Amino acid sequence: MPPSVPDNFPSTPGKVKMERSNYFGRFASRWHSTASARLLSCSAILLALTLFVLFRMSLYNGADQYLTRVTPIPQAFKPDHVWETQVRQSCLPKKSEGLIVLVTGAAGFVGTHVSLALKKRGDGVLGIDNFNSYYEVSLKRARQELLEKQEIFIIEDDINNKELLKVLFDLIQFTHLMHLAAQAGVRYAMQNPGSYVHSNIAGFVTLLEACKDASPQPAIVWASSSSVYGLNSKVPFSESDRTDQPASLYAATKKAGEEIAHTYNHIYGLSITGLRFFTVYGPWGRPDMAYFSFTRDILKGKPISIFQGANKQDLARDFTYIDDVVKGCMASLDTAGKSTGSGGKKKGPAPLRIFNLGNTSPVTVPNLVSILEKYLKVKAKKNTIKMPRNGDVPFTHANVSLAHAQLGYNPTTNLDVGLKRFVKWYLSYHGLEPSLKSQRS
Ligand SMILES: O=C(O)[C@H]1O[C@H](OP(=O)(O)OP(=O)(O)OC[C@H]2O[C@@H](n3ccc(=O)[nH]c3=O)[C@H](O)[C@@H]2O)[C@H](O)[C@@H](O)[C@H]1O
Repeated sequence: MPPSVPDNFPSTPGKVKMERSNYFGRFASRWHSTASARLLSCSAILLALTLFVLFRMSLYNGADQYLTRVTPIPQAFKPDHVWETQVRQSCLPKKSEGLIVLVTGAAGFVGTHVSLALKKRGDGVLGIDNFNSYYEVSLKRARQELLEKQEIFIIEDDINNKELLKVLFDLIQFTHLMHLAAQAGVRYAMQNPGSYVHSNIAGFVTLLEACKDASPQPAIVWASSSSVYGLNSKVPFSESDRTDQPASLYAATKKAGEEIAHTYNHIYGLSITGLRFFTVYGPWGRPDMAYFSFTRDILKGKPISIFQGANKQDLARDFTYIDDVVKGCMASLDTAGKSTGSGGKKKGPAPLRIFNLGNTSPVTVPNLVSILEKYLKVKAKKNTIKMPRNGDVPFTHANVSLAHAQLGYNPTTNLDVGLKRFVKWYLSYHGLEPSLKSQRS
């Protein structure tokens, strides 16, 4: 049988394999001359095919495990009348000139607080959240209840669901997108890298695609992270400092988000503001964060691990109270400036901004623990251990002069005051101090 590909067809440009091919042909024809050799060849082909199929299956299962462990796969989307009514009502501003904001990650920590603040001042707010199981879903449900009481509807879906976003952006002319949905956590990135790519990169691009196609395009404010400063040792961290040395995959995906934002601003005229949050804490916070998990373990009498850096140096964070961050988010929305494009076409340059939202006064982790002990009235069982090599950085410290000048940002809550409010909420939320049950913070 003539070969389907000429013998001298190069496998890569500039390489001709004629000699090897002829040699192989002669060798093969000798093998095929006996019946036993034919049987052997068939078995070898079968074995190779089986191994190939098994290999592909293992690859598929591997990727699937990363995507489904915390992140439900988006389903096809079919709106109905009830859904449309809920969406429209939630988006209706209660004041003239009110914003219409789509908040992603609305059942998350910062998302809940920002949604409530927007609604309180009369803006229209619609949430979207996939309620993944990275931490207790019951806490996300409790936050959702808070929002529902204020007539804020949360669509339960994934930001990667293009069909849903298309329907939504056709239905509502959002003035702003407040994008807070993310796979958070610095250390978890080593266990589940795929979920960071899925939420922080693929999810962000899916949203930006929906925004750039919208007419008119909304302005976008989104959560970057102090972690982009990585191994930067110049303090305090300014927006113009280098951010090309991420210490974790989480940080790398946030940094990628900043570059992706630049692209969409440049090509499509989207107004985009990135906010570098510095270890945000407070009532309704995230149970995976140290202040929260320390509180839980101290109350249970369980030991806590306090990490130390090189030369037994205490680690420090510029812990930032939630109410200060919310003010920074609101000011960013109010000053965002318009996107200039529509339907995927840029009409002119649009704002591209990045701001630090920190507290400007770092506190060491042992000091954080002392404050918790004071308000919990319980002594912690402390194990001081060397910082694991899992993406942590030794300290963070924000310079917020840019946010102060352009947003009027001025953090006013120190860690002592903020943790006092957190502990009060924590005890109330867990029914440990019944008299406080009705209070929110
Ligand atoms: O600003 C951000 O961009 C990030 O802030 C937050 O990350 P981090 O600053 O690392 O906060 P967090 O985990 O509370 O650890 C606090 C300190 O406790 C130390 N730490 C932690 C755990 C432990 O068991 N022991 C310990 O000493 C630990 O070494 C650290 O020194 C968000 O989680 C992240 O999503 C992102 O938003």
